[in-house]
Amino acid sequence: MVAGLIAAAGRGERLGGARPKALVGLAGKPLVGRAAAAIAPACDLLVVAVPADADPAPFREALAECGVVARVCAGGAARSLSVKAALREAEGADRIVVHDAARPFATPALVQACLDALAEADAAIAAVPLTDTVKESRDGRFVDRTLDRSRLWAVQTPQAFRRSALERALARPDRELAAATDEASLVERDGGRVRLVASTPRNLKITVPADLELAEALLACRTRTGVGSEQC
Ligand SMILES: Nc1ccn([C@@H]2O[C@H](COP(=O)(O)OP(=O)(O)OP(=O)(O)O)[C@@H](O)[C@H]2O)c(=O)n1
Ligand SMILES: C[C@](O)(CO)[C@H](O)COP(=O)(O)O
Repeated sequence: MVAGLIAAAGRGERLGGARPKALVGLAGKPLVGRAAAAIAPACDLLVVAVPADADPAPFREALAECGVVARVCAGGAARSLSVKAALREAEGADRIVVHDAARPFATPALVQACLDALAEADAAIAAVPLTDTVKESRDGRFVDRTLDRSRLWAVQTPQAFRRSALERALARPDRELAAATDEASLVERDGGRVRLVASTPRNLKITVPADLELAEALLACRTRTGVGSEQC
C-alpha cells in the first residue's frame, strides 16, 4: 500500500503574502490541491500536514476544490517534522511518497517512476542534472571554489521511501530533523541507498514571487496551445 504525504505546513515567507503558501492560487486553483491531485493517482491514501496553528477548514476546502480526498493533520515547525507527523497518520502503508505542496507540476508518471525505483533502493528521488555552474562561497562575496557540475543533481519531490527507511530516518532528535532540507538526506546519513530518478525542470518549486509568475506562464501556455506537460 502506498501513502502520499504532502508537506503543506510552511509559512511561505519567501513568497510573501498574508495566506499560507499552500493556499495560494495558481490559475485559480490552490497549490496544495494541485500538488495533492498530481500524486493522488499513484497513492492509496493521502495525508496533508498543515500549519498547527491554522484553521484546517480552508485546507480541506482547497483539497476538495481539486477533487482530492485526504486526511489532514497538524504539521511541525520544520518540513521533516511535518513529514513525521503525517507519517503517523499513514498506518498500513509500506511505501511512502513525500511531496511538497509547493510543487504543483509533478505528474503521476514521475511518482510511479520513483515508486518503481524502490525495487533497487531504500529511497528514490526526482532530480535533474545541474545546468548552471555552481560555486562555493563562505562569505557570500568572494568565490572559494567551483564544484564539479558533472556530478551534481538538483533534487525535487516526489521522493519515495520504503517505510522502514523513512521511519528510521525520522527517528532522530527534532533539532537534527529541523536542519534537514529533504528526507532523502537523512536516509543517506543512515547509510541507505538513494536512487536518482530523471525529472524535468518544469517540476518547479514555488518559493519566491518569480516562481509563481513562471508557473502562471507555463499554465497559460498549456491552455493557449492545448499541449500537455511535456511540451510547456
Ligand atoms: N514547517 C514546515 C515547513 C515547510 N513545509 C512544507 O515544505 C514544502 C517546501 O518548503 P518551502 O518551499 O520552503 O515552504 P515554506 O517553508 O512555506 O517557505 P518559506 O521558507 O519561504 O517560509 C512546502 O510545501 C511547505 O509547506 C512544511 O510542511 N512544514
Ligand atoms: C525537498 C526540496 O523540495 C527538494 O528540493 C527542498 O529541499 C525543499 O526546500 P525548502 O527550503 O523547504 O523549500
